[in-house]
Amino acid sequence: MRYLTAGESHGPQLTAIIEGLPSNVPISIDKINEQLRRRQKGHGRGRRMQIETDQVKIVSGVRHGFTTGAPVCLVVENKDWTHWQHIMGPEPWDGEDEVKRQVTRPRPGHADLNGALKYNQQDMRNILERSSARETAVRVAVGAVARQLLEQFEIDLGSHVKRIGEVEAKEVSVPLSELKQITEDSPVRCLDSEAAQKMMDLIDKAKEDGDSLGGIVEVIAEGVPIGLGSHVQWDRKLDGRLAQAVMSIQAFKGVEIGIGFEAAAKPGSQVHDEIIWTEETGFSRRTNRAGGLEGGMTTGMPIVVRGVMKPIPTLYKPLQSVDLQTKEPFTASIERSDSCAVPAAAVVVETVVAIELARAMCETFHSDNLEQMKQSVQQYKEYLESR
Ligand SMILES: Cc1cc2nc3c(=O)[nH]c(=O)nc-3n(C[C@H](O)[C@H](O)[C@H](O)COP(=O)(O)O)c2cc1C
Ligand SMILES: C=C(O[C@@H]1CC(C(=O)O)=C[C@@H](OP(=O)(O)O)[C@H]1O)C(=O)O
Repeated sequence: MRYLTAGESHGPQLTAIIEGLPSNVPISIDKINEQLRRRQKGHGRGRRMQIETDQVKIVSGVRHGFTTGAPVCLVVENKDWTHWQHIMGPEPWDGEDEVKRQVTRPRPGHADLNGALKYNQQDMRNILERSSARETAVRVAVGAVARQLLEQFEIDLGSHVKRIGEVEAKEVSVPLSELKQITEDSPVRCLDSEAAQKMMDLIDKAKEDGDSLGGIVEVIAEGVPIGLGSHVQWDRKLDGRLAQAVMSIQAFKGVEIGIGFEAAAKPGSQVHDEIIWTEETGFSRRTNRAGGLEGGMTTGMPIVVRGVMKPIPTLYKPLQSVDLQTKEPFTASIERSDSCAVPAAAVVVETVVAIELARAMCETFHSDNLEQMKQSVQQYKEYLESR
């Protein structure tokens, strides 16, 4: 299973094509729209989210509610397009004020300058439109399809925000169903209600100051069988693939699996998970510091992945920059912007983890059609029970 996305932030639509999904997977459009709605929420989002009400259109690969095995094409329209048609259309420019409308002041921390130099662009709009995290809307639609495949195998995911700026949530351990309930009710997707209030206050303060904030999100996936991924080749290691997937999200600068960076400061006896075996559960672990992955393969324990998001680059109190054309120092251009998108990004991290797990499931088991995939998973589970 693989996918690609296309589309600009202020173009007519975002598009994704998913190829390699088994046939006969039930697909609910409502379930996709529910994930799109989740991604739009969160304290700290800018005015763009008031314009958009993201809804998916499935234009191929699903018929009468089931995948057919053909590529699935998903579309999410940009409502904001109506305000940008003239600027973003594919027709040759007919305005006299072309130069005035060009974006020439690169924002530190965004893709503007590197993209303009690499692609030989005078107008950085040709870079910022595609580098924008608007792309994550259609990625979340892809993830919502992947989740519906995972659901068939009782694999479930949830996420929570662990940090925004200097405010860190205290460690709370709750079952996945409860975690999902609490985070859906929290405007910052945080399990610790005291910290959540502090996070919101901090976001309001940053916004007032024309500044921005980043943070840390954690994703947990349960029900994943032992042995997805492989130790035999670098690009088949599932921990590596998950790290790449998380780092591919706009503004993500770090990834941890399990206890992650904490492991560097501890002796092995306090890091590795002791192996146990019982008649009912088979092979298992006493702890899950490895976050469900060893040797590039799943251990059968919950997958725990954390991602670090840097603060949003567009600042209402902009940093200094240099004009691309005149080379004069300026403060960077101000595009309408979020001040903190960590709660929304938590849904995107869930998404990319779901996609990687669905891909690994399709690679490990027969995946032409759902019926054979289920048989293949069942046989594997019976084999594991016999070990
Ligand atoms: C959900 C989400 C929303 C974002 N919103 C904004 C935004 O409003 N303004 C902005 O400058 N960057 C925003 N970003 C981050 C930029 O897209 C990102 O920093 C930029 O593409 C440069 O890529 P890099 O930070 O990965 O190097 C957002 C990221 C995510 C995940
Ligand atoms: C549109 C989304 O996020 C956008 C991501 C983004 C960026 O530079 O990454 C810049 C902003 O775009 P705009 O300038 O249109 O307000 C955000 O709103 C979205 O998440 O759907």
